[in-house]
Amino acid sequence: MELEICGITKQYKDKCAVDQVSLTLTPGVWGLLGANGAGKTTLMRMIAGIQRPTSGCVRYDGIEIGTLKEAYRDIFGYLPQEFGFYPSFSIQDYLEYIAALKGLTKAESLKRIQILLERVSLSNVRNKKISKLSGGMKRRVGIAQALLNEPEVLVLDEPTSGLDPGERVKFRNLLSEFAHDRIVLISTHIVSDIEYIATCNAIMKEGKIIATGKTKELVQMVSGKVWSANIDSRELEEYEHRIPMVNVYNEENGDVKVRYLAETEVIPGSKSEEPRMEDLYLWLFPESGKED
Ligand SMILES: Nc1ncnc2c1ncn2[C@@H]1O[C@H](COP(=O)(O)OP(=O)(O)OP(=O)(O)O)[C@@H](O)[C@H]1O
Repeated sequence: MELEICGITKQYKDKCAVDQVSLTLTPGVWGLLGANGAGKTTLMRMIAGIQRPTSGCVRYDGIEIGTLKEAYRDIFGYLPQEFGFYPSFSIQDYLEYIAALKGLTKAESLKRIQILLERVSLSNVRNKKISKLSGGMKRRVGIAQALLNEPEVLVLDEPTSGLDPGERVKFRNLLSEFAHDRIVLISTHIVSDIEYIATCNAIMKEGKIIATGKTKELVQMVSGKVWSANIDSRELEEYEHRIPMVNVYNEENGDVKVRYLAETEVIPGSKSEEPRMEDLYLWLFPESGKED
């Protein structure tokens, strides 16, 4: 099983949103990490076959997805970033409707909906109207609909936005199990969503994939550049102007413990730290989190 993205480009007038991306996805969880505007959604929409590339193509097991037509729809699951619900439908009715569109029989769909609603903790509210659900609940309905046909390829565009920490953990576990012998691609800028479950990551910046690899391999890019130190709270502002801070923690004694990025030690007495994905993200996207 292989999803091959072959030199794909999407040009919007003068903006090249995706620039000659090539990537071969094999079974497992793939994290697609990038700052806002990196091109993740555009790339995913082309993988979903919703948007045509300006050039390049996507192949599933060697066959172009455009040629596969319905056969691709049958093995594909997608959760878009902006999800169109039918607000007057109940959760149950909505999932039955989507299951019918995906070609499941009534018996199959009822069985599958039961399992999925339990997995996303919505079985008790299955008869609630979608218009009455919270953002996190709607997101969980979206995740359930993407999994209805047990897709071989599952593409989730920022699936955890709006989920609380407990829901995020559940979601990660659900995906880890599901990804066994399936291809799951998750776009996010929330590093913790994929740090521990991604078999492989692809990092996207300005329309290009700038790095791919396992979390352990990728974080080596910032090996020796991650430091921690204790400073006086009065020094914080000055250091924040000089160096990118990954974490700032107020100690009980009034000191501040900081984790920062730098080629060499900046704060005297700093300790070198094991790099994590969040460090790499901030190293590659120093502008993220800053106001426009
Ligand atoms: N229909 C469009 N017409 C013109 N430009 C577009 C269009 N859609 C996206 N873009 C631009 O293409 C670039 C990539 O957008 P895209 O939504 O794919 O990025 P993203 O990584 O998904 O961002 P985010 O994390 O904010 O969703 C952005 O600069 C965006 O403004």
